Amino acid sequence: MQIDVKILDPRMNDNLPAYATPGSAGLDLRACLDAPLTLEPNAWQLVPTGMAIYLEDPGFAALILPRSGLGHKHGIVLGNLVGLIDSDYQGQLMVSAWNRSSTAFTIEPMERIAQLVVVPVVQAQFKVVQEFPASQRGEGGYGSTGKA
Ligand SMILES: O=c1ccn([C@H]2C[C@H](O)[C@@H](COP(=O)(O)OP(=O)(O)OP(=O)(O)O)O2)c(=O)[nH]1
Ligand SMILES: [Mg+2]
Repeated sequence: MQIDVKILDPRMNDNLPAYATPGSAGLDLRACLDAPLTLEPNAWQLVPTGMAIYLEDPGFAALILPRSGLGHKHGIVLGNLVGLIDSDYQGQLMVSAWNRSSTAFTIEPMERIAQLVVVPVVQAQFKVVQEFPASQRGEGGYGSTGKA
């Protein structure tokens, strides 16, 4: 599938996100910073990516997710946990970088800090009813099926 992209930072001309392997789901987003950004423990900052996308089709959205290496080894995850990019959003993709660790971490300019995944979306309509048809689970949840 093709997506319209606007390059907002000239450094992105040679650095457009690409799938790292044929089976990759995520496109790495870069920190378009002018200078290194140090995130103290529990600090978070909105980081520009230097690019905007326009999905256009409401049957798609994009998710911004942490990179596992940064998240697991350095505690750099997302201030909003997951970023949801609407199909009609045309502004710059922004990454809320949150240092959830107890050690300061410095993000270098153009470092790959998060990843974008394009996903299909179904827009549902609500239909108000008084009763649902019976299901096997019913209202059970929160461990109702047991542990083993
Ligand atoms: O990590 C993110 C999350 C969102 N966005 C952009 C794209 C998205 O379409 C828009 C709005 O996001 P969302 O709906 O999650 O935020 P909101 O707080 O509900 O704002 P709004 O009232 O603008 O919808 O902000 C980003 O660039 N990065
Ligand atoms: Mg919203």
